[in-house]
Amino acid sequence: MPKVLISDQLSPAAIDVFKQRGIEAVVKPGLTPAELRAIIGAFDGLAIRSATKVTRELLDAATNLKVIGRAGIGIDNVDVKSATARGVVVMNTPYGNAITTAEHAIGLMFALARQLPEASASTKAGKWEKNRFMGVELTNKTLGLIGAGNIGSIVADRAVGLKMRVVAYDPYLTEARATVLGIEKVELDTLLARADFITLHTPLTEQTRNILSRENLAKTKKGVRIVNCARGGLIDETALYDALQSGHVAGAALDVFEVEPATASPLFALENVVCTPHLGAATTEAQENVALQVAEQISDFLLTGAVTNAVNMASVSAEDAPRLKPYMQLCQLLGSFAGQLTEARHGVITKVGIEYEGAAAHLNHRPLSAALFAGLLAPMMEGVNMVNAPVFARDHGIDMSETVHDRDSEYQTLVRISVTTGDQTRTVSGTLFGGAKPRLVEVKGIKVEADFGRHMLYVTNQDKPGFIARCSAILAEKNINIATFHLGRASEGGDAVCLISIDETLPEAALVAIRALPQVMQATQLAF
Ligand SMILES: NC(=O)C1=CN([C@@H]2O[C@H](COP(=O)(O)OP(=O)(O)OC[C@H]3O[C@@H](n4cnc5c(N)ncnc54)[C@H](O)[C@@H]3O)[C@@H](O)[C@H]2O)C=CC1
Ligand SMILES: O=C(O)CCC(=O)C(=O)O
Repeated sequence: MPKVLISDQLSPAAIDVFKQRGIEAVVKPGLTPAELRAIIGAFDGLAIRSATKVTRELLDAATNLKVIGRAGIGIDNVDVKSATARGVVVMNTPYGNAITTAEHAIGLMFALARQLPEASASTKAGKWEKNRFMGVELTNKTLGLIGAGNIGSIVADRAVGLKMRVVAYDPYLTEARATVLGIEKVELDTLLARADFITLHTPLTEQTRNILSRENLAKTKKGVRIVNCARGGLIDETALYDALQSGHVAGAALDVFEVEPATASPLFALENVVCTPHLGAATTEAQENVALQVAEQISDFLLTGAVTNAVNMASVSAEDAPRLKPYMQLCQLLGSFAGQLTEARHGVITKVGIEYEGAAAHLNHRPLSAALFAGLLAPMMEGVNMVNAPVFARDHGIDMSETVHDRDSEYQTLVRISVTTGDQTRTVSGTLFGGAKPRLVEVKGIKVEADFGRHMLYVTNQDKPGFIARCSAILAEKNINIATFHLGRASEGGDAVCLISIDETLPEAALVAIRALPQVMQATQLAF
């Protein structure tokens, strides 16, 4: 039974899902990094929110971990690069808390416009300071949206409903989408110059870090009010403090901070600053949504191989997973076959071409190619799987191309792989016999039909009399039983390939003897 650790405060809805799906869920929020490292090795899955920091050190100890599920959107608390290198899938739940977070941003905008927290504190303190809290209306004001993705779009929709004018800066926002949202796409400088309120809804990346820098804050309209419900680090907090002190910025509402938990900050002393402790996603509805979603996604992956909302791997729907399974097996075996034949003396792999024909052409081929790379690279690298193989391939400068043929195929389905090392290109093709059983159908352009056996001998030879008898004799001498023996040749008396499935590993001496046969050019032992 797969085991999942829930290491942050997650709605109990997640535990119910795991139980129903037959997965053991252990709930241990609030562990120290050392405590987490001590137990993580026992788990196949890890469900987190933002408190757990998934570092390289934690991943080093996570020897069984296959999947990390973030009940939420931001995955900046996960070292995704290290997770990918270790073959661990990282998933998030991109939509479950979007409405809630957008509502928090709108709420903070009202709080700023009417100084609600200060007014509340003053009234509760027995003061009746009716003249102190003069606010501003939102109607007809310009809202500058930095980032118009899931949350930004919802904020835009609500703001349009409030009769605000919305301008948005988002390099990936199309004009067509802006029109649908009823907003105006602008450059950042225009937004800074025009906005009465600015709200941030981008992830924290190298491009967005300090997007409201000292320089950009100086470009804003005097009296602007700023809301940040996305990530600390998007605003230069020191520059913001100065701009608030000078009165250039009239107010700021911050749900997120450069350092969290934020228990001390000069900003806390300012009256025109409203703060919440990263509450953007904190509603019962959102927490139930993300908990259910993350538990379903982790369960699907561990039980069926379905991949949803992964940030480091191609998606495979629950419906597609069983359909893709035999194809992924075929691709992994073809890759493994080619990988085992790629000898170091031929140089490193520089190019891999993958062709899909027949039924395979109509499938989601990204996971198939990932499985193929996992098989191809496994003989050369440790710890390779479908998650990290495409990244390893890219990091090693392997040029990959995929061709999908929309033509009648001789086979119901066909996958062909060409691997180039130095100036040599080797091809190998396979099909699914009966739609389920992987079978080799071509090697180096020579037709040869063979199932993948656990132990195999691959021989290239000259099509001359005597080879079969001598080769069989060597195997018999070592008491090695032959399961299947398949031959193919380019032409009569020309190049030939021979695939022998044997019941156990061939001793090195027998391999040397086969290589010494006059007809033999190459003999390699393969294991699947
Ligand atoms: N305070 C909280 O509790 C919560 C915070 N968040 C945070 O909110 C942020 C936004 O989340 P979503 O809308 O779901 O993400 P999203 O990925 O749907 O949208 C992000 C948008 O930012 C845009 N973007 C990327 N680089 C940009 C740049 N350099 N300049 C301007 N725009 C850029 C993207 O094109 C995209 O449209 C994330 O950082 C997420 O972690 C999300 C949920 C809760
Ligand atoms: O889990 C939380 O409370 C934080 C949510 C968040 O920041 C996110 O989903 O990106």
